[in-house]
Amino acid sequence: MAFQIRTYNQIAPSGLQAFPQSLYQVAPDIASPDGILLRSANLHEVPLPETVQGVARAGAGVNNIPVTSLSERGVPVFNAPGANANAVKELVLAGMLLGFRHLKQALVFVDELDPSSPDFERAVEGGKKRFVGHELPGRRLGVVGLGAIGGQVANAARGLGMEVIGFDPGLTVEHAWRLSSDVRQAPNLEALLAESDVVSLHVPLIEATRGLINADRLRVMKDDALLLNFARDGLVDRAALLEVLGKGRLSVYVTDFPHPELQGVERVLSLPHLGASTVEAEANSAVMVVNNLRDFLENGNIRHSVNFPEVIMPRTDGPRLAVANANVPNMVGQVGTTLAEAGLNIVDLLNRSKGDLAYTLIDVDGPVPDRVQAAIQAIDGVLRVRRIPDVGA
Ligand SMILES: NC(=O)c1ccc[n+]([C@@H]2O[C@H](COP(=O)([O-])OP(=O)(O)OC[C@H]3O[C@@H](n4cnc5c(N)ncnc54)[C@H](O)[C@@H]3O)[C@@H](O)[C@H]2O)c1
Ligand SMILES: O=C(O)CC[C@@H](O)C(=O)O
Repeated sequence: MAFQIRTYNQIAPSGLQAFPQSLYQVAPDIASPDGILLRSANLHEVPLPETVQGVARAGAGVNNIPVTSLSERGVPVFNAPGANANAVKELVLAGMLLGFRHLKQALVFVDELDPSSPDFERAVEGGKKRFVGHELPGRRLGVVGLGAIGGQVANAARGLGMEVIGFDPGLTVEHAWRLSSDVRQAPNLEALLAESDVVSLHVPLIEATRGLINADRLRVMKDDALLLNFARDGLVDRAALLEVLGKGRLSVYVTDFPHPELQGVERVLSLPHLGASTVEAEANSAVMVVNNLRDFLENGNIRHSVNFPEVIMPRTDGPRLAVANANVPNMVGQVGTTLAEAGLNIVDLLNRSKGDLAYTLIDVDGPVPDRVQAAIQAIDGVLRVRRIPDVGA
């Protein structure tokens, strides 16, 4: 068996090396891939061939992937939850310090000093009073979204002596366990914005969060607050932000998402989407998704998919079917009947659902003929049926 993987973006070598050469062909120009591996490339604009079985994002955000249409085709989208969280957390801390210590202006000031001047040292000491900053202890940080990154930012800020409040209506038990018990829960987003000296955004960009920080919400923020956006550009209403900055409010907006309209705007500090750009984060993310994409292609198992449930079943010796279907009654019954009518016995079965989608792994006691696969595919509600190659085939 051989799988073909089409890559977009630069993927960490350790991730690419996790594809055994005997089983995988991996390249950026494969026309009919089984899998797609990418980082920030915009897949919304790319026609995806029917051959695609799985899409893997070596990172956290999946707003660059047409998840809804892939779900309708029965294609799981994988990401790498938490794999780059430390890298982003570190850059958020740097962003806070950039703002509180006026580091960009201070660096520009030094760069512009005349090195041949006999007064060089005096100019340094004389100029520094323009960059007197503030320390972090006692300042209040508001973290919007307390998932993998927000949770680490909150804990690190506590470690630096900041007071931390958070808002996340969808906080998972797993992430809540990892959060410092000193992090106070804000009753709503407006309360967090009104109380915070620094606001840091760590939510995904989805329809519900587009323009989350709008004119009304910017209005309730403190006049000298810092706003940090290391999540996604679309979370902040740019026109409203520019208006507020133009009125002299907000001490600084630090963003990882440069935009032509933000270029040259006073008190805007833009970084070139650097949050996850460390050797460690790139490797962690790539290795995690490659391993999960491989387990899906080779065994049908689904781990860390944003649209499909977690379905992991140890292999038996025989053939395996993987069925993606709408989460409606009697799907497993109809598949089972079709197999029974073909004289095939079920050796093991695991079915799970997530939202509107369900996924079933079925190990059977003999090869599944084409006509049986086609009969299952024809059942109303079935989105995709795959025959997983036998172990060792
Ligand atoms: N700058 C970068 O390079 C970089 C790197 C990694 C991730 N990101 C961005 O950061 C985002 C968060 O990443 P993560 O790994 O922490 O994801 P995550 O899924 O672990 O956490 C996101 C959290 O946001 C919460 N949330 C969703 N909607 C919310 C809302 N309206 N208000 C408050 N909370 C809400 C969720 O409940 C969840 O706990 C990603 O989706 C991505 O867009 C950027
Ligand atoms: O791949 C990158 O460099 C950025 C990834 C980041 O935006 C993410 O959502 O994980």
